[in-house]
Amino acid sequence: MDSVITVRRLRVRSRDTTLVGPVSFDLAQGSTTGLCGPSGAGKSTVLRALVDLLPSGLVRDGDLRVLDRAIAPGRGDADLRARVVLVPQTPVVFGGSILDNALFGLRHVLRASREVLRERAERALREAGLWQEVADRLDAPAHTLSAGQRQRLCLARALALEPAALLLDEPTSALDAQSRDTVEESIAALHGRRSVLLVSHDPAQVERLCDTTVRLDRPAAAPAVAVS
Ligand SMILES: Nc1ncnc2c1ncn2[C@@H]1O[C@H](COP(=O)(O)OP(=O)(O)OP(=O)(O)O)[C@@H](O)[C@H]1O
Repeated sequence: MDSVITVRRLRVRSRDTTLVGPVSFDLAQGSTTGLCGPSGAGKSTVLRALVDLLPSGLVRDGDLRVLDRAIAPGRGDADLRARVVLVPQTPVVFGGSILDNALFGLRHVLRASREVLRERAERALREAGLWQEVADRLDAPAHTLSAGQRQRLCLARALALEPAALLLDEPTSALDAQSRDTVEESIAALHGRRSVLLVSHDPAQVERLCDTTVRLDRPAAAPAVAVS
């Protein structure tokens, strides 16, 4: 299976301290890959490194390739961010309508008519499993949505970009069990069609959703390898 993201001996450092890694893994096309490990092992930092959005003061080394293109660190690579999209742990919903929120991001990379943009939004909302619930109120303020719907709206916003890879950082950790189930259903439906790297603390969730797991340990421990 082709690799969408290839990571080799990736480390993130702050001055002389290694905070994360080294870690090596592949995100295969169509795979849902779990990124697991203890608190502080660096799961969120790895996701940020993959979109070249590390906090200032942190640097990465090692090799990162996206669709077989080498990504140099710290270049603020806009093309990379349209291809590899990070959905943060806490849903970020902007002022404005549900439709505006779904299109935020896409509007910056695609100059197209309202009709084309709306079609892309509808497709993304369907893919995120939210369409049925919002089709008749796309112009309603996005803040009227529930927490689980907001998370799926963020998923739709990312999917509207038609990314090569989707990075999900603990997408259900802030949700109740019912909302978690609906978000999980949406993620499960992406399997085989999208390439997803999923950070999760929950081994049962990884078992339910992922076909492969990468374990990340704190830097003093052995390098991480794909285990299944
Ligand atoms: N901006 C920063 N400056 C310095 N150190 C940082 C910064 N951000 C994160 N770290 C450190 O990097 C390490 C990895 O943090 P990270 O949040 O990525 O871990 P995590 O595995 O996602 O943890 P959790 O499961 O608790 O969310 C930690 O030691 C953390 O203290």
